[in-house]
Amino acid sequence: MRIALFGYGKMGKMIEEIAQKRGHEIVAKVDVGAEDIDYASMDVAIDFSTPDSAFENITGCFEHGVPVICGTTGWLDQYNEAVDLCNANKSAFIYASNFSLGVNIFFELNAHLAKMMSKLNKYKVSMEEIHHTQKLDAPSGTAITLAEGIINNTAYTSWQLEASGEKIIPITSKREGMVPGTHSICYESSVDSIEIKHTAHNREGFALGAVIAAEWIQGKTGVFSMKDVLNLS
Ligand SMILES: NC(=O)C1=CN([C@@H]2O[C@H](COP(=O)(O)OP(=O)(O)OC[C@H]3O[C@@H](n4cnc5c(N)ncnc54)[C@H](OP(=O)(O)O)[C@@H]3O)[C@@H](O)[C@H]2O)C=CC1
Ligand SMILES: O=C(O)C1=N[C@H](C(=O)O)C[C@H](O)C1
Repeated sequence: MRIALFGYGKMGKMIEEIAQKRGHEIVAKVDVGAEDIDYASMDVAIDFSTPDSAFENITGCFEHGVPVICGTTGWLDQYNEAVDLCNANKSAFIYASNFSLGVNIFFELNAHLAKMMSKLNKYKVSMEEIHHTQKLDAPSGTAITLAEGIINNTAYTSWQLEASGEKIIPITSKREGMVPGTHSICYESSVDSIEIKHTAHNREGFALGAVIAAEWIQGKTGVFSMKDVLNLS
């Protein structure tokens, strides 16, 4: 498979390593200020760039019929527009706030736990995410997906950074050293607490998931998710 990397930072470099080990070719590394992008050379584009550049990168690919795997977070106010452009151009698209298998299992666990908790009505939920100090967005995309999983299964209606309120999920974002990504969800009652936590030890899991998604999307048209790729539920 001929892969173009949009964003050649920490994730772009890790994806290159894993893709090459799986026998793929990196045909382009598109970083800031790139000109004359050769879309015809690509079977798929993998975008791990920045919140400000992802939308333009993605939609440029759609206009040239190149399928896109996007892991960039912090641009989702334009997600619906990207979906429309993908469909209009009969291209293919997967966005995931987190491509690791472990986190996608954690998403399922989170939704199941939320469902059980909503029946008890005795616990208050809160969330914490910890990432490296270079991260541009807060809360993390993964924390937002986790919050949506809780909102879809309970009486909670929204999330907010450092908030309090009856139906608001409070999220605490910490930025420390080189932390690749840690997410925990805590349910607290007057008598006990229950916590679930995912800790990434490095970036390999994110990168492998993105390459597997790129392999999976070949020959497909439409908008998909990691649930489709991993066949988890
Ligand atoms: N979904 C997932 O599983 C994961 C998602 N992420 C997300 O992926 C994104 C990238 O993360 P990471 O690799 O750690 O970040 P980095 O900052 O290490 O890399 C981002 C790269 O994008 C480049 N860039 C800037 N502007 C453009 C542009 N217009 N077009 C293409 N590239 C550009 C940057 O260049 P320069 O430095 O010169 O500005 C940099 O090289 C983040 O949004 C992060 O949250 C991260 C890990 C996992
Ligand atoms: O910026 C990162 O590093 C990460 N970003 C993603 C997010 O915002 O959830 C995924 C992972 O946690 C690492």
